[in-house]
Amino acid sequence: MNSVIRLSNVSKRYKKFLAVENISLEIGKGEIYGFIGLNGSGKTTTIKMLLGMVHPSQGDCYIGNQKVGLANHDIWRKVGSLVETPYAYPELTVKENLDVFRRLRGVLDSSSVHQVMDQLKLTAYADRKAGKLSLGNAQRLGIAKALLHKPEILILDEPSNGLDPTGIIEIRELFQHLASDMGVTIFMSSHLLSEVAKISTRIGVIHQGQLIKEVKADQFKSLLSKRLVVDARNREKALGAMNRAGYSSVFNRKGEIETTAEYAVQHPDDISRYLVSEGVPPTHLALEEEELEAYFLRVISKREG
Ligand SMILES: Nc1ncnc2c1ncn2[C@@H]1O[C@H](COP(=O)(O)OP(=O)(O)OP(=O)(O)O)[C@@H](O)[C@H]1O
Repeated sequence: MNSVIRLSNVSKRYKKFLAVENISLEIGKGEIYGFIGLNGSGKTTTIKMLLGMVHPSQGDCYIGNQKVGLANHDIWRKVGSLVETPYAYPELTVKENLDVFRRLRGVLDSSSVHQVMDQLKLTAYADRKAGKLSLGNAQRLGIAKALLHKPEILILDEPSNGLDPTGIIEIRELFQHLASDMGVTIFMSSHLLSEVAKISTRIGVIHQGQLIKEVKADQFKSLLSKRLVVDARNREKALGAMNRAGYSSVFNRKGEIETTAEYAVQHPDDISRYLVSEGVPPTHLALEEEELEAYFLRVISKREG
């Protein structure tokens, strides 16, 4: 892979505590890489190392072919970033904040401020002081700052923090447009797997400082376990019939009958016919897919088990 972002055996130790342990990953042009992990798993530390804000105890980070470090300052021209709560001058308006940032970034075209306010739906708040913004709009301002100089690479720590459901969808569509239509490479962290799964081309799971799994978008579906959920007027009898036939079943929290038996999952029609023949016709029969969050917890607990 001709990588745009690369981490090579990167670790970070804070005194005796190993916050990030030997992470290696590569991200190609136009990819959206979702970096997912529980609170305290090492996401922010990894992102800070990638952005040169924290020095790795071991290993190196690369943007393009250039090593992240004090010597290679020009790499930041092509990178937009958002880390933790975005900082803005509270007494300046949204427009003024973006204009200060535009000058700092050396962007000559002053219309870029209006463009980015439009992209982030901030135009209505252009004259509002940044200190008076809602959490969601402060986050939009942070993302606007990251996008202002039209970077080829976006490195974002929890970009959907504070956004309402509409905001999450808008930002998701914006990132998808940037990646698919403009070839922007995006590395974004989140603790919400379901959110990241909707947008990422690849997901990396970080747990206790280690990258424990990487999954491509087209593999997500096949990794999720499936179960057949059956209900009947006589639940006890239906459960007995299922187990007698070798489809190991249990009652779920709603009192329905649930099985992950492979044949049952693959042939629900046969199960329906079988239950009818046993005198317990199903009143409900559905194939359900594991929630992504549950999958995530399963991956983690397998590691710990
Ligand atoms: N400067 C520091 N000194 C000591 N320990 C630190 C420091 N920064 C982070 N840590 C610890 O390193 C671990 C990883 O923290 P990090 O902020 O990278 O996690 P995270 O996955 O981003 O979590 P969150 O989702 O809560 O932001 C945590 O246990 C944290 O307490």
